[in-house]
Amino acid sequence: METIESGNEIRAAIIAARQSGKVVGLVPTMGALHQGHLSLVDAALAECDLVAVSIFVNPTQFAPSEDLEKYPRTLEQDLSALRERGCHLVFTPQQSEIYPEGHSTTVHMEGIAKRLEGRVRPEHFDGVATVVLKLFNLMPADRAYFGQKDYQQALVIEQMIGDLNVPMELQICPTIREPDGLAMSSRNAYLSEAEREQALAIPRALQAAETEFERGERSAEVLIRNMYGVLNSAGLEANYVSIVRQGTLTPVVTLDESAVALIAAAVGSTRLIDNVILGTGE
Ligand SMILES: Nc1ncnc2c1ncn2[C@@H]1O[C@H](COP(=O)(O)OP(=O)(O)OP(=O)(O)O)[C@@H](O)[C@H]1O
Ligand SMILES: CC(C)(CO)[C@@H](O)C(=O)[O-]
Ligand code: BAL
Repeated sequence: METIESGNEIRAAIIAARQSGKVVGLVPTMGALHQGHLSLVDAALAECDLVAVSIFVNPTQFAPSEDLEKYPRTLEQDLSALRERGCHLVFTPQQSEIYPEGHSTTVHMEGIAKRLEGRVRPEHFDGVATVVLKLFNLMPADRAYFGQKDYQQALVIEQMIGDLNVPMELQICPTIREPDGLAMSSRNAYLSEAEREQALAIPRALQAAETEFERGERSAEVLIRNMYGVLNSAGLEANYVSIVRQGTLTPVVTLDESAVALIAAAVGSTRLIDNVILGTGE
């Protein structure tokens, strides 16, 4: 496995691999890798000849009040996990490589980027789209792998790819969970033991919605009320509990076709997100 800090070098390595006939897969991450990230690497390894992972904690997607400074950074462990998995290339740029002195061009998105997470984190998806486009330009792979855990992020990237004619195929992989159901997330590392227990109300609420849906409940209002109930009884404050159409993220009243239920909630000072598809389409 080769670790590269230079944008020009990583681009040259990926172009050379593609010119030699290899299919290249890309997994963008912010590091602090867990089994969720590694499942994306596995998916890429299963479908591609060469797999490249980027590790970059992107400052432009964090609001000044958010956790950029304390975001977990575990580079040595990340590299050994990737090496063990069979990853080929790792891009670990310095900030100046991605945002050189004087940079002034960014991607701005409306539409789905302004819903749900976009209401709570108004600048977030512009930062994500900007860095992801940069990573796609520096790492011109055939396919990029993202997780369903960040459902809206995957849709935002899909929209950006279409709008800006980016030659990249998107693969969205299932959410990997801890044995007790909590979605794996780098931010789980912030949770105290008690908060870790409290956080379980998030997957429990989603699971309850899934069960009620499978038993025939089709009212979004009822499902949402019950999800709030599960969260509130665990003492969690939700940023939002929503049931929306897949793809467009527009609110659903009656679940006549497949939809997605999403939760964002604060567990102490840690903000977690999770979702589940209701119906077909997962
Ligand atoms: N539990 C998971 N299952 C599948 N994919 C995941 C999971 N967690 C993260 N990913 C995916 O890994 C990629 C990198 O995500 P990121 O580095 O932000 O990790 P994260 O654990 O989501 O961190 P954070 O705590 O910041 O949300 C994204 O495409 C994300 O959707
Ligand atoms: C896609 C991403 C790597 C962009 O910084 C980040 O938002 C993430 O890890 O999900
Ligand atoms: N996984 C999304 C990255 C973020 O919350 O900033």
